[in-house]
Amino acid sequence: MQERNERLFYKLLIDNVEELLPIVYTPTVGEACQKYGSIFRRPQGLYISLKEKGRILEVLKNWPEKNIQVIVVTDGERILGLGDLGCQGMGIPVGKLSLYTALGGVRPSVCLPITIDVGTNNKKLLDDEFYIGLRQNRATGEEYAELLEEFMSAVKQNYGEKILVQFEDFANHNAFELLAKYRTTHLVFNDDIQGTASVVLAGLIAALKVVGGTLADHTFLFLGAGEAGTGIAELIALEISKKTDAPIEETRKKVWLVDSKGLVVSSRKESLQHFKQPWAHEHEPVKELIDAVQAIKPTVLIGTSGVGRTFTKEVVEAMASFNEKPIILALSNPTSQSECTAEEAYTWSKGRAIFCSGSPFDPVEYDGKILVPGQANNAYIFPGFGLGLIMSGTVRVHDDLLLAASEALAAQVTEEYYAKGLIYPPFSNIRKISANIAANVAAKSYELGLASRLPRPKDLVKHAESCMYTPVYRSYR
Ligand SMILES: NC(=O)C1=CN([C@@H]2O[C@H](COP(=O)(O)OP(=O)(O)OC[C@H]3O[C@@H](n4cnc5c(N)ncnc54)[C@H](OP(=O)(O)O)[C@@H]3O)[C@@H](O)[C@H]2O)C=CC1
Ligand SMILES: CC(=O)C(=O)O
Ligand SMILES: [Mg+2]
Repeated sequence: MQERNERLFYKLLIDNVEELLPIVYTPTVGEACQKYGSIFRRPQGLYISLKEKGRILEVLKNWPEKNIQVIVVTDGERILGLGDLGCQGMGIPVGKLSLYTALGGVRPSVCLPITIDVGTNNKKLLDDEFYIGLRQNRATGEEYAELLEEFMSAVKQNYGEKILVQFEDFANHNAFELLAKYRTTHLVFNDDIQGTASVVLAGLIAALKVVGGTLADHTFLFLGAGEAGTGIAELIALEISKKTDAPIEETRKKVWLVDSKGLVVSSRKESLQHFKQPWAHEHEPVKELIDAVQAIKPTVLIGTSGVGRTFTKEVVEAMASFNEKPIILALSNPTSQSECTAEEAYTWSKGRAIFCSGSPFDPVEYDGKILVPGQANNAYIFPGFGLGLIMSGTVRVHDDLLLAASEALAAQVTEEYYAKGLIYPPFSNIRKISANIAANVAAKSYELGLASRLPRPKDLVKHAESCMYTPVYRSYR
């Protein structure tokens, strides 16, 4: 339907967002990417291959729409928690941009999904006769960096300074570097590092109303110390630092991370990737998650490992043994990679957990009560965040804009939802939520002098709403 009748597709999606989100987005989009080659009919999005090095500007000019405002780009190396899917990762930029339109009201014609094809290290795909991408191992090092550099300059040359580029599902060995390299010269943000951080911080701010205390009173433990884990950790530390005036080096000590080798501790510092080093606190080595939970006694447990069923009964029971209301976020996608299910979290915590997951779970009946899990997914943030940047003509993404987005999302959680133990508002209200996020982001951008669209509209929520695309048929009479 998206290909045949775009307006009808968006009308249907907007009117039935809770029902259709799991199809357009996680978990179904993950399965679609895995099978992309064999279900491929007509191309969607723009592929830029290593073979087109030196001609990327020309390739961009092939796209029929000239007025592009937002690009979601991947190289397919870390698609959700499903690993390297090469060119078949195209489902992700396509799906994310469908949400830009349906959830954030960004006009579909100004959205451009791009997959950069530098090969794949997925042997199964390389051997698959229906694989649609380059049949070679991934380009790395200088060859990769040069291609990305050419891409980033071509994008700016073709679409101008204010084109928003959202990096999506790059592997962490490229993601952090790309963000650091281009955040000062381009309007870029990494959804997995920054969008995820913003959505989780919003949930935690809202959760304080249920569990009490301030963020600084809590202790956070992550399973997974990659893009999502360290991205969220850093934004939590930044928010605590801003609220308490304590230096960020101090507030980071409230946050602990476990990776595939165990707790990130100072004795491992020399061998740690740079993004883990700020989290290498003084502690004896701990190998297993359950031992880390027992040693750190977190109030909040966050799964960003990409590995399913890692929050075991023992882990959840331990969380419930020293927390009246343990906060448990199993963020890994798709559903198969979720660190635990909603049913497990509720049953093992005797119905006391505040539980959210990256991919949706149905409500669970426990002890005669219906418990409704939340969906902690960056889809709450990036559509409204992007709209805020675009409508204000923002030229660079500043961390304060992410905090502004978190505050706006948290403010949308009302008493009615707290009473049900929810820390996110329902997706059925997402266009209103996105307008509020866009307005708060734009307000902060004007305040910081990053917004170029002047004069500043007085009522930014109204302005955001007026900028939003609504799918209606034209009247020809
Ligand atoms: N809900 C949401 O909105 C979002 C969810 N995600 C999900 O988060 C997951 C991770 O993404 P991302 O952070 O980008 O991935 P990364 O590859 O950057 O990080 C994964 C981390 O998990 C660790 N890890 C892997 N296996 C284990 C294990 N068995 N035990 C402990 N730690 C382990 C890795 O350890 P090591 O470093 O030692 O290899 C690494 O630190 C994905 O499933 C993704 O779908 C991501 C973004 C948004
Ligand atoms: C949601 C998302 O961005 C991810 O799982 O990668
Ligand atoms: Mg992602």
